[in-house]
Amino acid sequence: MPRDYALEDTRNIGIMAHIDAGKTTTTERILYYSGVNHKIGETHDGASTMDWMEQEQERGITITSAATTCHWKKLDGTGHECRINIIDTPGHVDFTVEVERSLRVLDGAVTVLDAKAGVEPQTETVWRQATTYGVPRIVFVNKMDATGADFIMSCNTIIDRLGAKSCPIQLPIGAESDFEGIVDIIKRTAYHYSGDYGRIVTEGPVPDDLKDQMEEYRTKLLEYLADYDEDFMMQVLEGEEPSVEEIKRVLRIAVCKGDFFPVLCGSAYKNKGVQEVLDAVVDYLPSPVDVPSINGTDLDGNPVQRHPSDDEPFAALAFKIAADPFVGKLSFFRVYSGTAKAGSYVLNSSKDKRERFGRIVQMHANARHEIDQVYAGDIAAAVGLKVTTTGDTLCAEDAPVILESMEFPEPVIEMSLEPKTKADQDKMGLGLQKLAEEDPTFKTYTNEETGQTIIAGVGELHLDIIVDRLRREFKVEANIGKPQVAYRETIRKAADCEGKYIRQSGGRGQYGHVWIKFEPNEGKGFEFVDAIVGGSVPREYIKPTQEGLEDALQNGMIAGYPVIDIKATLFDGSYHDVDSSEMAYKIAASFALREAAKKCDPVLLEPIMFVEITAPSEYLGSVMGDVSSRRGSITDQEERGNATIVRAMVPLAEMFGYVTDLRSFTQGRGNFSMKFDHYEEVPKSISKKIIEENSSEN
Ligand SMILES: Nc1nc2c(ncn2[C@@H]2O[C@H](COP(=O)(O)OP(=O)(O)OP(=O)(O)O)[C@@H](O)[C@H]2O)c(=O)[nH]1
Repeated sequence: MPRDYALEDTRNIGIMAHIDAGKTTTTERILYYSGVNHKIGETHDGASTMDWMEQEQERGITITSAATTCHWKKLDGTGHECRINIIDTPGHVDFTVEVERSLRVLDGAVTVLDAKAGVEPQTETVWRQATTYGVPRIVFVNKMDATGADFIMSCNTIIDRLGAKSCPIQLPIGAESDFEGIVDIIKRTAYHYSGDYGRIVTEGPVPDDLKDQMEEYRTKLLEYLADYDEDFMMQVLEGEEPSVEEIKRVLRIAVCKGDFFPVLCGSAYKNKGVQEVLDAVVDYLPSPVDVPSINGTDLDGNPVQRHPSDDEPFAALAFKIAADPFVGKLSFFRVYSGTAKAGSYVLNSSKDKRERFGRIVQMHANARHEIDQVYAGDIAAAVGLKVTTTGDTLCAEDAPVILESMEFPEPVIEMSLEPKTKADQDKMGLGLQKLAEEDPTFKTYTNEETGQTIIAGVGELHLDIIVDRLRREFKVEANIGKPQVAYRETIRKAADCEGKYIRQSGGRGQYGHVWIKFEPNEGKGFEFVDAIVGGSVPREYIKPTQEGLEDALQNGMIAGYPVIDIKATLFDGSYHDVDSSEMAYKIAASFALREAAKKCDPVLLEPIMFVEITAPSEYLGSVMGDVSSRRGSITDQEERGNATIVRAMVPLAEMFGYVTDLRSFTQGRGNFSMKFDHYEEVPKSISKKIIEENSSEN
């Protein structure tokens, strides 16, 4: 079956913004104008289409990246349509992993700015992530109708705060309540909007008072573009007027290189300018064939590349697992090469398991369209995958490849959860398991000593939302503990430790006996080495010894936190013909670890966060003083207009409630983002206190 849309006519884009800049409203207008939606849902009356999860509507923030498909005509005279897949990305710092995982599968993005504020701190974080992933962008300055809207100020913040090469390609006609239309700098024309939700766009003459400004920015634009094409440069230098098509051609080159960022303006809410954003997506953002081919490895680890073509073997990346209230589990994936049919088998090469594409669906906000086949460049969701989790590669069984996977931040904050009733307990286990499947940064386990269920995530809001979803989607009522730092433990010294579990008092006894050498294994996690010679520990008890040790490591050596970065070499032991059992060796291994707690100088590790604080320069002194009082160390600082950015490493334990404190000493003008960087030893005086508290609790 031939494909409906040429690969060149496909766009996989994200819409990225600071919270509240208007990403949801813009996305909904896009869906409306492109004919998918027939009724516009406002985010503030809770009827939004993209934010279909209940608590998202209540909170007014978008936390999942649903992929939505729509279509838009091309303006190149061919009469062709483009298929646009939109990945909704969240704006909150706690969910940067969601942003990152969508960036991984996008070819281009629209950055939405609030015309009142221009580039905001969170825009910077997301912008830098997009730069890291090499995602080309166009910028939409939204809210031109709002009081305080200033287009040129906003454009300047792109240059000043992001250091990006950028130039407006539109100008607003009027601003704030007088905002009435848009000037197209390239075409030297003006757009006005009428009909339902501004559906009808009419072109007209550029108002006289904007002509000079239009020419000024047009000249600037041409100067910028001259760098990207020699012929074009000659034309500009010789004072020749390039045609509109020429300008658009070179602008496309500049944008696709990820080097130049044209700026558009409008008001999603007042229905102005969104159609032109769609035109620009089609005109300037790359199709899957305009971006570099994806790298991966074959099963022997040799580098392999997959090119965007239907003729290559199938290769796709699962980037999001979502629980769908109607069809069950949906696994969103991006196809990099080849095709696959619904009902066919593929290989999950990351897990070395076969999977069946039961049904394949494309999402139009919360509606699903079943499709028979996916092609290179497509974004779709599969129903019925069993083992696939976020970041896994799905590929043709006869051409295995593992695509570059994504990195996920450590879950560094923990909270205990206690189900209110027995019925809640059963539902809770199931709910937590489902949520963990969806979200690679969410972990859950049972604290063996207290029997409590612990949930761990990347931030306070992250866990908040998990608890909320448990309540709403899985109807689980639970008491929650205070958020706590997810400490870890490790050892500083090597030692040989003996573990002996022998019970022989009539009848069949227990006999397990091991000698294990424990050593620090910095940055390398847990490693188990079997160095038994001569059968002093029989073969069948080696695995149980390892398992016993792994279990014991989860429960810590000094304060009940998981032990990391430790190497254990099983080198000796003994056995008894009748009394030895798997269980006895498991226990013996845990006893050996107990001895290590005495001999190997165990220490407590704490997560250190990379924190980036932006505040007006007059508060620099207070910001730095405050960072030091939180045991933080400043790594660097940078002036950005009249604001200063301070970067620092700060223990997570000192960052609880930081939002409130920062706001209060900067009169609400400071902002920050943070992410896990590494573990470091907790200073002795503090670790003593934590160990005492934990042992008094148990
Ligand atoms: N005046 C004005 N308000 C707008 C415009 N676009 C969006 N808003 C309002 O700004 C608020 C935030 O808009 P959203 O579309 O929810 O913003 P968002 O970026 O999706 O926000 P999050 O989902 O929280 O990240 C809502 O109250 C919108 O009605 C606009 O063009 N003009």
